[in-house]
This record gives sequence, structure tokens and C-alpha cells, in this order.
Amino acid sequence: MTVWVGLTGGIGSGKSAATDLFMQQGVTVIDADAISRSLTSYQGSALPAIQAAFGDEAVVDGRLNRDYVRELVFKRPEAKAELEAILHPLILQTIKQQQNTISAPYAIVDIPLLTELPQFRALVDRVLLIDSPEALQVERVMARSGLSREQIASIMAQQATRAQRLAIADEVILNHGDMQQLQQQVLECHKHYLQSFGTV
Ligand SMILES: CC(C)(COP(=O)(O)OP(=O)(O)OC[C@H]1O[C@@H](n2cnc3c(N)ncnc32)[C@H](O)[C@@H]1O)[C@@H](O)C(=O)NCCC(=O)NCCS
Ligand SMILES: Nc1ncnc2c1ncn2[C@@H]1O[C@H](COP(=O)(O)OP(=O)(O)OP(=O)(O)O)[C@@H](O)[C@H]1O
Repeated sequence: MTVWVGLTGGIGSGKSAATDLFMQQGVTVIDADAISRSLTSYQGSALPAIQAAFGDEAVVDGRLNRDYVRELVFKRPEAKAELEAILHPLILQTIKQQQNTISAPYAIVDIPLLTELPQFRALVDRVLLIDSPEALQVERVMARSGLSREQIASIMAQQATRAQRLAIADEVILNHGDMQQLQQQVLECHKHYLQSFGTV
């Protein structure tokens, strides 16, 4: 029986950086965000419903017009709820299908909105939080993407707070240093999971 670790954290907290490091140790990672992207990539199965809900501008050249939809959903909570009602059941179903193909002492599901969405919590046995000071989240996302400080703030306002995430976490990696410090914490956490759940 695989022990499922739900890895979560806010925008720019370092989830991808941490999952890359777990994968380097041979740990299997299911990525909810990658599933969401494949559902909305070229001819993705969620696109007809999204086009029906948001209009022709939402789908361009057979794929999701992410700039257009991002503007809509992070400005209007009812639009966000509508997009989530289309995507989340499909993401949930795909994660379950992928979980059924994996056998390991432990494996990870990277779910950015684990704190916000109880239906996703049911997929995992424990929660690993990648925690980062909010100011650092903003700096990292600004350095990585073309998003403005205001756009990042409006996304963060719609995500759980640090305190809410800490309240559901079984393990916490505080990602406030350099990559080497993150790597060291990932290795310690991996060792702890292997000691607790068996060897890979
Ligand atoms: C709104 C969309 C089109 C924007 O796409 P874009 O490529 O610009 O951004 P990206 O997906 O990288 O998300 C940017 C940041 O917003 C956060 N975010 C994404 N969706 C949500 C949401 N529903 N609620 C709160 N934060 C969200 C992400 O965690 C990320 O940190 C896209 O995020 C989307 O389809 N979201 C709905 C699906 C979803 O809920 N995914 C999140 C976890 S499975
Ligand atoms: N400890 C660190 N030291 C230096 N840079 C880091 C560190 N952790 C993460 N970063 C950088 O910060 C940015 C955000 O990290 P990452 O993409 O892993 O976050 P994320 O939580 O997956 O973000 P999102 O929710 O937006 O997908 C990336 O450019 C990453 O390389």
C-alpha cells in the first residue's frame, strides 16, 4: 500500500523546486497542475465546456487562452468557481486513475490548492507543506514570470493563508533560504518518510 503525501504551498512557495528534488531521489510525483494544463492544452477534453461557459475568446487555436481566462477568474470569484466546477472533477478523476497505477512505499501528489479543497484532501494520507514568507513568494514569482505585484497579490488573496496551510500540515519545509538549504530539507524529509513507510 502506497502512502500518499499531498505536497502543497502557495504561489511561488517552491512546490516545483521541491518536487524536482524528490524526483531526483526516485520518488514518484503526480502533478495536479500538469493534469490541469493537459486538460486545457491543444484539443484538451475540458475545452468544450470552458468555451461554452466563457465564450469563444476563452479558446484560441484549440487551446486555453490563459491570459484571458486568468484575467477573468482572478477578478471575479463567480468566474473562478465556474472554471473550477469544470476542471476540478476532471483533475480529481485523473489523479485517482494515476494513483491506481503506482506502487511504492510512498509517493507524492503536488496539489497547490490542497488546503482550500477538502475533496482533494481525501486523496492523500498526509500533508507536506512547502512554506515560504509571503514577501519572498511575491519576489520569486515576479522574478520568474511577467506577472505584476498587483496580479500576484490578487492571486494570493484568493488562496489560503500561511496559518490555514500550517494547520493542516503534518510536515513543513520552510523554503526561505537558498536551493542548497531546500535540498537538505527535502533529503531529510525523504529519509524520514523512508524510515516511516519502508525503503524505495
Ligand atoms: C486560471 C488559469 C487559466 C491561469 O493560468 P496561468 O498559466 O496564467 O497560471 P498558473 O496555472 O500557473 O497559476 C498561477 C497561480 O495561480 C494559482 N491558481 C491557479 N488556479 C487557482 C485557483 N483556482 N484558485 C487559487 N489559485 C489558483 C496557482 O496555484 C499558481 O500559483 C489556470 O490557473 C487554471 O486553469 N486554474 C484553474 C484550475 C485550478 O484550480 N488549478 C490549480 C490546482 S489543480
Ligand atoms: N530555495 C530557493 N532558492 C532560490 N530560488 C528558489 C528557491 N525555491 C524556489 N525558487 C525559485 O522561485 C520560483 C518559484 O518556485 P517554484 O516554481 O518551485 O514555486 P511553485 O510553488 O511551484 O509556484 P507556483 O504555485 O506558481 O506553480 C522559481 O523560479 C524557483 O526556481
